[in-house]
Amino acid sequence: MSASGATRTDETYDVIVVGAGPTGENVADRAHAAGLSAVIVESERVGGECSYWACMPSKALLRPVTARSEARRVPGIEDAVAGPLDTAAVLAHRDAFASHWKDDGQVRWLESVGVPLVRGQGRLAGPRTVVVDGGRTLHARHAVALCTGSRAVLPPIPGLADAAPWTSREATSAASVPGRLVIVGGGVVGVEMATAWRALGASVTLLVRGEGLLPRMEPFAGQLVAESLAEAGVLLRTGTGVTRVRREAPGGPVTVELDTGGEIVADELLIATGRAPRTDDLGLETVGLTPGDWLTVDDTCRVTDLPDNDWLYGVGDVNHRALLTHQGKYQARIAGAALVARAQGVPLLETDRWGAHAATADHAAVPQVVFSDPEAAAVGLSLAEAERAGHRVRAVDADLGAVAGAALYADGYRGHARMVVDLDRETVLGVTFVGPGVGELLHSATLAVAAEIPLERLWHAVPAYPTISEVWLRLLEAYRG
Ligand SMILES: Cc1cc2nc3c(=O)[nH]c(=O)nc-3n(C[C@H](O)[C@H](O)[C@H](O)COP(=O)(O)OP(=O)(O)OC[C@H]3O[C@@H](n4cnc5c(N)ncnc54)[C@H](O)[C@@H]3O)c2cc1C
Ligand SMILES: NC(=O)c1ccc[n+]([C@@H]2O[C@H](COP(=O)([O-])OP(=O)(O)OC[C@H]3O[C@@H](n4cnc5c(N)ncnc54)[C@H](O)[C@@H]3O)[C@@H](O)[C@H]2O)c1
Repeated sequence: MSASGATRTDETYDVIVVGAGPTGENVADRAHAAGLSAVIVESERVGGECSYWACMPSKALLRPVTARSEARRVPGIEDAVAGPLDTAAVLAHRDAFASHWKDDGQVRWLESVGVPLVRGQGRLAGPRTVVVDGGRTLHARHAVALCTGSRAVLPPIPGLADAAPWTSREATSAASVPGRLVIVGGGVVGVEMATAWRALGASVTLLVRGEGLLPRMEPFAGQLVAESLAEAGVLLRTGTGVTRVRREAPGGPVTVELDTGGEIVADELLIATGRAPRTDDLGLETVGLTPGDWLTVDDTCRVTDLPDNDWLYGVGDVNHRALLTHQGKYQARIAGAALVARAQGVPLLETDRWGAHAATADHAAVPQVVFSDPEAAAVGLSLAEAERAGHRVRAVDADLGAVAGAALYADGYRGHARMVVDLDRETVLGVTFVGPGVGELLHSATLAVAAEIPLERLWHAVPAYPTISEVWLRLLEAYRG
């Protein structure tokens, strides 16, 4: 027994994974599938943020919203969907997609792939060693993969921490619709949650300190989404920050003071201003790293700030390369292959651009869909990003509403597309679509960008008529003139 009374056991595995979100699950699976022994440590629920407070519940809230909105613009069925959403049914659907916040299903999956689970907070205790809740000690022969993800940031606004604000966790799991909701932040979480809760009946005010929404995308994406949110009744206030917050009594109204003067009173306040790494209580100091920092990694996801590091990896949100589930899982496949190859003594890894052991897509081809109404979907570089990176580029644009497939999809379809072309290589560096249903169009663009398909070959990739994909033809025609 240890001094604290916990039973001490020492166990050795080839690979220790800390954090059983989508990323950690995939690293462990890759290592185990390659014949290494792997163990995974999880302090909350197997499945991570994505399954319980992020992708799954948010998309389950949003799907009825976009489905109704689109159906309302299809002649012949608009009357059938004229009524309000069935709030109880939407929330129940959300609860089911969050597995009722129970991780039994994901635990069964771990069991089925043969990876043991250790529940508790994992902390490094020197090189290749992880201690779980101060008791069980795990040693790694080859690698420790930190896959601990991120949490919502609360900005240092006076009174905020005491005012019980919502973060993305409460916004995706709330059991009832707030009467009045103020949202701070015009990024992805702010936009998606404004879309969902407004459609469910909340009175929503969206406060954005910059000039527009979705600032990481092409400007037209945020503009179209902003117009649509305004039409849905969301009060959007740009150029507006928050100076102070107060909630006099628990459960009572919250008052939000604005830097433009005046204040807003609401029932709930959602802070959607970005993420911080979950590295503050991870024992990073025991190996010479700084608690609370994002982990800096190379393209194999091996931590770079550690001298002579041949064992520590940072995969998924925690490395801040691309805070998306699919990118975390992609990194897990790449890092998994790299750590297996190193464990097997493979002398040279394929770390060149697009090599089997290099997460190249993190730099060149990250796809993202914002599930707003309309959807915004982008991959690769925006025009501004491509120019900043020094590429010689040309952007071509197309009106999605003018495509026959889009006109059939919904009456009065509004949407836009942009393709950013590398003029030196005549390949596509980035594509952005905004419009109903464009999320399912995005992978065509991801293929074009990641495969660096020459435009002269894309000309032979014929989109079926009459689909929204014909926008590719319009973009190529606009480029060729
Ligand atoms: C509201 C919202 C909606 C989103 N929607 C989408 C979307 O539609 N599509 C998309 O691609 N991405 C989406 N994201 C982003 C996505 O949720 C993250 O990119 C993804 O969850 C990252 O996966 P991860 O495994 O790296 O980390 P996480 O999912 O955060 O998992 C990390 C796990 O590690 C555990 N952990 C942390 N510290 C320790 C420790 N010391 N010991 C043991 N365990 C520990 C945590 O409990 C957690 O289970 C969304 C995010 C938010 C906030
Ligand atoms: N559909 C999806 O793919 C999806 C959905 C939700 C979240 N996510 C991921 O989750 C991550 C977090 O999303 P997010 O919306 O919290 O972050 P974000 O970085 O997308 O947006 C945060 C916004 O808040 C603003 N902001 C920052 N500090 C502020 C302050 N003090 N006051 C006012 N505004 C402030 C920023 O300028 C930015 O526009 C994103 O990186 C995103 O990739 C993805």
